[in-house]
Amino acid sequence: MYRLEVFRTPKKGWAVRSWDFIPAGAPICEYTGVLMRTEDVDNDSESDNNYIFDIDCLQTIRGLGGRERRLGDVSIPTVHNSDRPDDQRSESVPEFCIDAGSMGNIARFINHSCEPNLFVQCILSSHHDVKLARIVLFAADNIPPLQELSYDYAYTLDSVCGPDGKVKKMLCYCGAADCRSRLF
Ligand SMILES: C[S@@+](CC[C@H](N)C(=O)[O-])C[C@H]1O[C@@H](n2cnc3c(N)ncnc32)[C@H](O)[C@@H]1O
Repeated sequence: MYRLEVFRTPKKGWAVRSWDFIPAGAPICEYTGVLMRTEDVDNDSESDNNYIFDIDCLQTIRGLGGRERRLGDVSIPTVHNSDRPDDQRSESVPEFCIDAGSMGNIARFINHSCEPNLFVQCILSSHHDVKLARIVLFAADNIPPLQELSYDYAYTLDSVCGPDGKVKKMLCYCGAADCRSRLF
């Protein structure tokens, strides 16, 4: 495994980098935390939790985690919404999420980038329920030592609301040339 370090950034809080070279395709770490129903997190008006990972395998398969751009000419099978059962349509809110707010591992400190060097994969190891998949981050590139690790959080802009029901916005400081300016 790679020697990962948490370090402080000027504008994004904590971040993660590796002391070792990481080859493209290598598994980095699993995103661990408390498995929660998304509705329970959304209804918790007190929380301003920055460590929620929605388990959305369909989004991952479609490559919104940053992988599609990198695979470029490799074809990814398209799954049409109308072919899916209701509970698997992409517009539906993921039923479960991983809450790393109170408990988790180093993955909770990995920041978003619009030009990430990691991608997300849903892993089914002991069952076949995509709603409860495990989330693992892999290297999308050869990553030199001490380069910040990042993945695409893949928020839809204006999709996040505060306890008052108003749309919340968060500026993105990833520094990529094609930065989308906001996380959400
Ligand atoms: C999962 S945490 C990542 C670790 C976090 N930086 C920390 O200090 O604990 C997600 C939060 O980190 C910050 N963050 C992550 N990526 C960012 C980015 N590209 N630009 C600005 N803030 C970012 C935001 O506050 C976001 O809600």
